[in-house]
Amino acid sequence: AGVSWEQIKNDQQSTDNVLHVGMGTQMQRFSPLDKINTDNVEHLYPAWAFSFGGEKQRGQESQPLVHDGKMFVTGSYSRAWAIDVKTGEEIWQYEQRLPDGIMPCCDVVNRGGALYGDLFIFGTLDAKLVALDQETGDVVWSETMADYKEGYSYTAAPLIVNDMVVTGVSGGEFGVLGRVEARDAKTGEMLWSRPTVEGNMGYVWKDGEKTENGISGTRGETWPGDMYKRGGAATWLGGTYDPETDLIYFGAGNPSPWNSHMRPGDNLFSSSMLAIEPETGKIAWHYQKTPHDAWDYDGTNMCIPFDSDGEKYCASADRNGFFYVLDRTNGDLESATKFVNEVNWAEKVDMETGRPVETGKRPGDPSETEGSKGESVFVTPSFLGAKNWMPMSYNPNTGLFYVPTNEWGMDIWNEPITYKAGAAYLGAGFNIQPLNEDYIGAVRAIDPKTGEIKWEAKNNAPLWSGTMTTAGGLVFYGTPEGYLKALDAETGEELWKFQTGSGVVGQPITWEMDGDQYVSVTSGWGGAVPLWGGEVAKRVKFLNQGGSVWVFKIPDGLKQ
Ligand SMILES: O=C(O)c1cc(C(=O)O)c2c(n1)C(=O)C(=O)c1cc(C(=O)O)[nH]c1-2
Repeated sequence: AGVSWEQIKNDQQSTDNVLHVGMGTQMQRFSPLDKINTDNVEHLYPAWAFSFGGEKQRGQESQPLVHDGKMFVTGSYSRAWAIDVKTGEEIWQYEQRLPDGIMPCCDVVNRGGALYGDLFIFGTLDAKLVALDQETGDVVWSETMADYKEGYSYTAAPLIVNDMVVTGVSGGEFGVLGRVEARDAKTGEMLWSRPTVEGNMGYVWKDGEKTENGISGTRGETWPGDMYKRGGAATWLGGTYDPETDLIYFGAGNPSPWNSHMRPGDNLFSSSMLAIEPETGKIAWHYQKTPHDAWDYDGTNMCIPFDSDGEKYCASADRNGFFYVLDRTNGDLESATKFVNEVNWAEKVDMETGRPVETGKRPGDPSETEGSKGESVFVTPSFLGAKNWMPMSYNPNTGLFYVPTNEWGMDIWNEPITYKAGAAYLGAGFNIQPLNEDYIGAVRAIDPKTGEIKWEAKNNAPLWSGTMTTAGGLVFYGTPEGYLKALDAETGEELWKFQTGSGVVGQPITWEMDGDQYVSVTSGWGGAVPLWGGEVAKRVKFLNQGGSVWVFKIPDGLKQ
């Protein structure tokens, strides 16, 4: 049976499947299931585990999907599997034949696919979008999103909106042109393309005919010269869709190059949240979190829709250390509060202007110094962020967001750089430093009405897994040390943990089958930390690589 848009729209409410990344296009990662709860979660045991094989054991960041007796999960190196969800038996495997020369910045990861109709659609490290037959794994269509030789790749799970498949691009470290694009999910045919760097032309396609669809913002406003043409603002994390406002919310990443002295101006729409109209691909509003970003604070963290006191908001926990609450109908800033202890680049966000009040922690201009290295500064958070890609969750029962956070800083300096297609375009060097002996990570429960942190659960290694929360009063998340854990959503008390054998940097899900509630997560340490983590990477060098997906339930004999 094909997956319809109506079913996908209802994903958060429906408990017998997981049809969309984020457990619904709003991506609250909340399940109304309460069969597993604070009273019985201690009895959770593996139902089965599936290995991705002994080779290619790298970061497994995928969120599995469950539909019609099958689990669909992607793995590192652009691989995908369909697994019998009852038995754990493989149904099919797909592996993208990756060319030499792919350039993902931050490990060979993939964060999951999308179900639509009879298709399972996922993006690849060579910047293709591949649609597989759910039954057989055969390729139904395959479209090139962009040229991998110029540094483009894709790692995010696609977003389904009204029978369209909506994607971004990765490649912000290579001077790419960030954009959000919509295709016909059935055929892969292009519908519109919206650049996320101010000054670039958008396009729409009708009957295969490509026509101009207006410039994003105003050309020449916030970028010098023609730097807007390779301004980055990669949309590498994907976005959310809210049926209530009928808007797509997409973060746009760091401006290229990192060296901010080369690009005077605010550099819209880098490090910003954008609301995009799904029918037209036009930008409805934008809010820039880090104007003229000098620290790779990026801005791709999703805006998660939630309602409070009858108002429609969305919340974004940014790499820059601020937890933003925006009016999701118009982008007005409601609040911005620090959610990690150390944020030294800005004192606060000015509520009148919506802009950060900076403290003078911009790395020096290398063109003003002898040699080629500008003055280095110590900045918190580090560019890997107070929160990186790993998704937070929102529990409407507690009214709290559960945010995977990290405390760290960096030395950062600028260097001269010239653009060369397909080469790194940073103009910066860095070294990430831990700030505390005993922990880097912490799950924090944040009240979006006040910004207050209700509780925290610290973790030695940096957290790199998403959280999921349930009506059973639980918060699930993984640790690089290998555990999947369950906390009490009210208090943060640890109620359960299971060692999966490799770091958990995935996105937990839950569903119901034959009267039982199940929980699943992938296991396999990797992602940006071991590659770019500097002193922190050294601290966690002992962690195992891996590649598996785990499914848990409470065995019959232990049910209460
Ligand atoms: O600018 C980009 O295009 C881009 C892409 C990606 C990616 O696709 O994974 C990451 C980042 N930036 C990035 O800045 C970052 O910290 C990061 C961490 C990870 C990861 O999977 O662990 N990916 C990425």
